[in-house]
Amino acid sequence: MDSRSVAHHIEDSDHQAMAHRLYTLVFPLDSDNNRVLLGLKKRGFGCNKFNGFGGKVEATETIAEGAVRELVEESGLVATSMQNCGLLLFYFENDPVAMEVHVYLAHTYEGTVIESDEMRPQWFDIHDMPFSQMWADDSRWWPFVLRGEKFVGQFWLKADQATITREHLYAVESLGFV
Ligand SMILES: Nc1ncnc2c1[nH]c(=O)n2[C@H]1C[C@H](O)[C@@H](COP(=O)(O)OP(=O)(O)OP(=O)(O)O)O1
Repeated sequence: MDSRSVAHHIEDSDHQAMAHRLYTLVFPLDSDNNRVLLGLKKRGFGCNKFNGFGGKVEATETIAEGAVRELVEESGLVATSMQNCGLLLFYFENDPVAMEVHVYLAHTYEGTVIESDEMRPQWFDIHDMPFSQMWADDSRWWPFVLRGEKFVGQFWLKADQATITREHLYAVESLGFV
């Protein structure tokens, strides 16, 4: 088990026994204009979907460091303040590895938005998200972000990696789990 994983705090013993691969997902906010920066994924997993910016956490970094690094790599922005707002756990049919995604809001950042090899950035109104072009779970938990609530979501998916067969989504006071 990756010592940086926090999933065991909320999972039952069967799910705790699974390997967990850690990911980050960062949403830069422009609060003055009620906008959020999304990126259209240009390759690989989630190709042609809009999402926040993120990816796998490397072995040598903390989760927050991974979040900052992926945001720079994929959008050009350097986060100067970030808030951990959610934890997402994905369990895929016939896959022994769970995805553990740490979701952040970037409230302030420096730099210029650039298109990367992986992502084409675009600003969206926070109340008018392109959910038909996003992962199916996003429309479920985005309302927690709008309400300023921290959340935990567990999603069970078919092997197509898109069809949700079961979900458990709820607000939490803290994501510190200590
Ligand atoms: N279902 C769902 N909802 C919301 N967000 C996500 C998903 N599935 C996901 O994979 N994601 C997020 C989590 C990560 O931010 C990315 C996936 O990261 P990925 O592009 O595979 O990781 P990288 O490390 O950038 O990949 P490569 O550099 O190896 O291409 O999507």
